[in-house]
Amino acid sequence: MRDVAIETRNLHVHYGNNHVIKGINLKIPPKVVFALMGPSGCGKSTLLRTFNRLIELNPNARVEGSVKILGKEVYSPETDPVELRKEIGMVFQYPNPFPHLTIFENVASGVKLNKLVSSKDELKERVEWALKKAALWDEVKDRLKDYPGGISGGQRQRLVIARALAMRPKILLMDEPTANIDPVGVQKIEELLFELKGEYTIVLVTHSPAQAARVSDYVAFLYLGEIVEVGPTRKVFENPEHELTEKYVTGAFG
Ligand SMILES: Nc1ncnc2c1ncn2[C@@H]1O[C@H](COP(=O)(O)OP(=O)(O)OP(=O)(O)O)[C@@H](O)[C@H]1O
Repeated sequence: MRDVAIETRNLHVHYGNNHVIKGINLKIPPKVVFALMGPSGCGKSTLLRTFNRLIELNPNARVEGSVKILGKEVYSPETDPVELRKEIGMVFQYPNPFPHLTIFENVASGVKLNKLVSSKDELKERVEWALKKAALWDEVKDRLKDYPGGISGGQRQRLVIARALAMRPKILLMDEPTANIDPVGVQKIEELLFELKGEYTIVLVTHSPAQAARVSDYVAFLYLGEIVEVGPTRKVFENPEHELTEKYVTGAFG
């Protein structure tokens, strides 16, 4: 079962009467960057939020079908969403470190809350490890007691990534993580994805075909709540099977 990290079967999501995910079957292999790309409103964020049950925060959302993560049925009554989310880190479009916590405390917070370490030294090691993994350590190691308001948007986003990595998740869900970041920051995060993918399964939502082409190993093209095409990124970009995919990846619409 380890050749598939995330699997959906006949997955549907409705918001009230609005049917936005329409029978999605997807297999995401482990330890790759898997991009969900498509135009605004096609259902990328909704699909991503079914993976960690964040979708349940919308009282009008209804999920049908199956999602399995690392072999576990996400919507089974036995699955505790809080436990599930410990294995699944999530990064959003707006970098959202806790403004009232220092850089150190931001990375340490989840580790402390979940009692993942047993001493202060271990906590320090874990924070340093996560900041290094997120390629941020060199930039903040002398500022660990500062608040994140003083660092750039790109650095704040890598801080959020460090906070997620400190929990040692197996999966990282990223919803347009570079949408609000300057070009240098975007490049750093894209390089980071490249570094991380050997160890984590990364699902990246992007409305940018160029970004999907640059960073992903596999890509699914969503349109109006359905998967038009899915496969190895090179194949989908260089030799798409569907005319709609070709139009999208060549920028004819978006
Ligand atoms: N909480 C909600 N209640 C009702 N409808 C919603 C809700 N969230 C999203 N939708 C609708 O569901 C559809 C899919 O939205 P979703 O945000 O998943 O798409 P997306 O592809 O991620 O779009 P974007 O790139 O603009 O973020 C859209 O028509 C949207 O208006």
